Amino acid sequence: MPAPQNRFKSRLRAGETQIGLWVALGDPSVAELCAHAGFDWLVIDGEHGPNGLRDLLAQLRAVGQASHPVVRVKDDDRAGIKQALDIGAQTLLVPIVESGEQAAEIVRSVLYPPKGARGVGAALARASGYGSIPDYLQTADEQICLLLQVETVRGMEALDDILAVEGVDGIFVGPADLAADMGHRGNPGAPEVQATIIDALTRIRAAGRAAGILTSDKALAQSYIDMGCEFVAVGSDAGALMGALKALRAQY
Ligand SMILES: O=C(O)C(=O)C[C@H](O)[C@@H](O)CO
Repeated sequence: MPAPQNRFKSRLRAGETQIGLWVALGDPSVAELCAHAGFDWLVIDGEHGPNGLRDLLAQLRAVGQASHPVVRVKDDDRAGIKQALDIGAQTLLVPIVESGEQAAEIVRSVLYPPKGARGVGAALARASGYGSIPDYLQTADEQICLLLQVETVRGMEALDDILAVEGVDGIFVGPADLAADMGHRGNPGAPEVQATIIDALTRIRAAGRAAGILTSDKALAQSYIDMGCEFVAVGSDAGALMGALKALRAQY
């Protein structure tokens, strides 16, 4: 029996647009609720969210098969990536990637030898059904979906080098961090930032990689979808909850 099929990855490869939600609150019940709301994918945010490894694990369990969990790891640390994979994350989002060399090392972190450097502990891990998936080690690599986040001026300058790295499935452009790094903190809609984002998304798709982004601006989200971006997050758990609660309160 092989590793579970990563349908999110096959849909990215087929060029389908998948609509996602950022899950930042770090709570399994919230993640479960978001999964049942019908989003194709959810980011379980280990970079900014209050999530340790066990929190990520609880949320992976809570999401189950109801949506596709994308685990955003804290950084590109090889040990952290290994643990995220071993608890069963098949799609990883790695923040702040700024060079081709860094991208190549991250690819090595998600693949078993001889192609990579992922440590072999999976026989005891959730990823292999605690050893009940006999062909896990032979088949895991091809079901891993690796998404890298480019979100700085330096990262943008290295975009072509990053895109040239084999094993990178998609690039997520981080609008908030990019805007800050370009001198437009809190204003990802600034024309200069948007021009850089559109140029990057276009180049990512032209290179045959999936392009992704996050925005809660409906018109902007639709424009990214219309240009064919493959994974578009359209809001967050915190934003949706706060918006709904404020609207409710305002009725009285
Ligand atoms: O730069 C970005 O935008 C991101 O990296 C996503 C944010 O971290 C997300 O938490 C929403 O602000």
